[in-house]
Amino acid sequence: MLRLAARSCPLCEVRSLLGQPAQSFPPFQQTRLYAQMQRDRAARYTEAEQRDAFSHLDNARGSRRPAPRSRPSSDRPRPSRMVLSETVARPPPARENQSGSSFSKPARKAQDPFSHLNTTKVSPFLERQRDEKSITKDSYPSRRHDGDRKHRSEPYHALKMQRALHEVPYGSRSAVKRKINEVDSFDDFPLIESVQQAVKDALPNLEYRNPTPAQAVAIPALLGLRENRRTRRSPLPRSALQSFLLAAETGSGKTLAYLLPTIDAIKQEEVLDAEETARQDAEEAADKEKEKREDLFGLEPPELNKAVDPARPRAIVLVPSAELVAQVGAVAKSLSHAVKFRAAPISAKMTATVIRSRLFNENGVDVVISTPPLLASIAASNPNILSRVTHLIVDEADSLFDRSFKPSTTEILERATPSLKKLILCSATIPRYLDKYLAEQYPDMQRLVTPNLHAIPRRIQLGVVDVNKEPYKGNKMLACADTIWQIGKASGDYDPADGKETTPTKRILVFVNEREDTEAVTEYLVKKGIDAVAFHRDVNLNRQAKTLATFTNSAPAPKPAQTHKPARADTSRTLPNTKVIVTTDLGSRGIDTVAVRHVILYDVPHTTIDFIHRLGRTGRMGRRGRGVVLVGPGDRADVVREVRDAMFRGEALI
Ligand SMILES: Nc1ncnc2c1ncn2[C@@H]1O[C@H](COP(=O)(O)OP(=O)(O)OP(=O)(O)O)[C@@H](O)[C@H]1O
Repeated sequence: MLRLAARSCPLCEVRSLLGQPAQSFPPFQQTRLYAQMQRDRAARYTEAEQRDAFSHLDNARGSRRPAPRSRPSSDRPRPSRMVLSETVARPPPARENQSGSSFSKPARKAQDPFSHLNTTKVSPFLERQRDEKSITKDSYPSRRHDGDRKHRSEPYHALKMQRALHEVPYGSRSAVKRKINEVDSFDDFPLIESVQQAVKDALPNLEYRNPTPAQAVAIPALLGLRENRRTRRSPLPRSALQSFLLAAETGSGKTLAYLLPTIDAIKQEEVLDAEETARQDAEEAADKEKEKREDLFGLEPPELNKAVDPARPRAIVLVPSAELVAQVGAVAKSLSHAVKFRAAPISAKMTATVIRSRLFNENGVDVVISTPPLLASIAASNPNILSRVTHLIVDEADSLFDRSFKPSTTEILERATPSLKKLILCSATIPRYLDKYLAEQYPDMQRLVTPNLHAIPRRIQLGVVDVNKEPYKGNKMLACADTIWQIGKASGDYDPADGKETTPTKRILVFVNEREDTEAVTEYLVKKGIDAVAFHRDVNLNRQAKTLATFTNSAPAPKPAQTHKPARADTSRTLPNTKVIVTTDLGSRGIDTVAVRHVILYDVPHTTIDFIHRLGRTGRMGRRGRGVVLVGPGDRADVVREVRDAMFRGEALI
């Protein structure tokens, strides 16, 4: 006990070591002894500190040791200098040279901690580590990884470091712009009559029905038109596989851009197939007649079952979530009123009976819309299902070729390849890993890229709330609630017809980085009198669909009691006419939240890709929108500043 007590105070420790009673040194001696004590302690600590600071490097090299937990800044070792010293001063030690599986500590202690100061080149190890990080995680690397001085003179320093988004040269952007300007209306496309009619059905109550840039670029190419749009389509050899990458900004109508030419092709194929079947039937009938004439006493052969295997679609649309299955399914359904075709949207949220009845419909199915894992598992037991597919569309391609979806996506692709004619990949963001992968796998892929790719439209404004300042003092939840109250209380639009302000329901999306935070933030907002709901994978399916429905159409929102439990506010003040969804990336991918005017980025997104998709939930199809990012302690304010600058200038976030 005595020793413990002595160790807790450096002065007592010194006194006990010297056998002196307490308070027996004059104050100036106490100070000198204490300083000496501190120096000794610092020398002892440095060794331990070095070991600790290096421990996460072991982790980066594949050791099973967990990464160190973050500590309060006061007792945090200075890891960045130590990390750089270790990795920059010499190449990473070859593991096979070490005796055990873990890193050899004596060798590390022998290193001069300041040797990195004379180094001007990034070690291959650090380069590799940075590349791996951008490929697998696509997150902003920390500042210490920026060994390349060249970047510092460039305007978007923080964004350049990320190196995730593929760059599109401005020269080719201008060329595409010229092409887009040549297309004035959907009538310019040689789509069949019924598909032209379907466009009008799919876009009702819209005065503006001209093709969007994404559609102007994609539809002619997918129809097989040559450069000159006036020429009729030139038929390609029926067996050749053509691949396309449609890269266009969020909310630019990519769904119709790929659905219209696909349905057009299906209908054309149908006509060709009908002609072929009629020819075969006629030939068979003639053969039968001939056999009958030759063999008068022969038995009638059994009637062949000509019923077509119903589950053999011609087109497959792959999307990353059940919500998107429903959304694309709804667009396909709206098109199918004028053009007769059958679409089967299937997702793991449906019962097996529903999936079976949709897929194995006795009248056949033309387009299947699904997530890759579900379709891959169905195809594993029914390989025939992909035997007639001519069009395979991979929407949100960067997600579907990312690690989690890639195995099932490529499995479907391989199974469908024998009959495949067109492979169409769509995305609003093209990370470098995808670009590289596609360049290797599909060197002839036709790239249909809109001029504003990777740029957040100027009609979306981005505001920044500094959470560190008064009155929030680092309290992000408070800042979030306050921002929502300010948006909610702001006056509505002036309606000249009514001669007064309109009070439409305001829909706000709040994005957090971690799923666990959705519930905590929602709970806090509800306590502050805000009608908020959490939206994540574990939420009840019915509630999920209802919640989302109020954000994806601009019709008046139902009363709160109809959509979810009434808010349990611990304040008598409640915010009227304002609905809030707190969500993660689940709500950011492809969901057509046309009714959303405000997006709050509760956390600074990990990547520019997330920035684009999250802010892309507002300001859709020419509408105006507003984003607010809450910058709290430890958040990358430099990234936010550069995103804001890029948005202001209308430049791509690369
Ligand atoms: N030519 C058009 N004119 C007017 N509105 C259109 C046109 N084409 C599509 N839209 C509408 O634009 C909205 C966005 O379309 P869509 O969901 O296809 O965008 P997207 O490019 O796929 O977006 P994201 O990248 O976020 O998935 C939809 O509500 C759709 O009805």
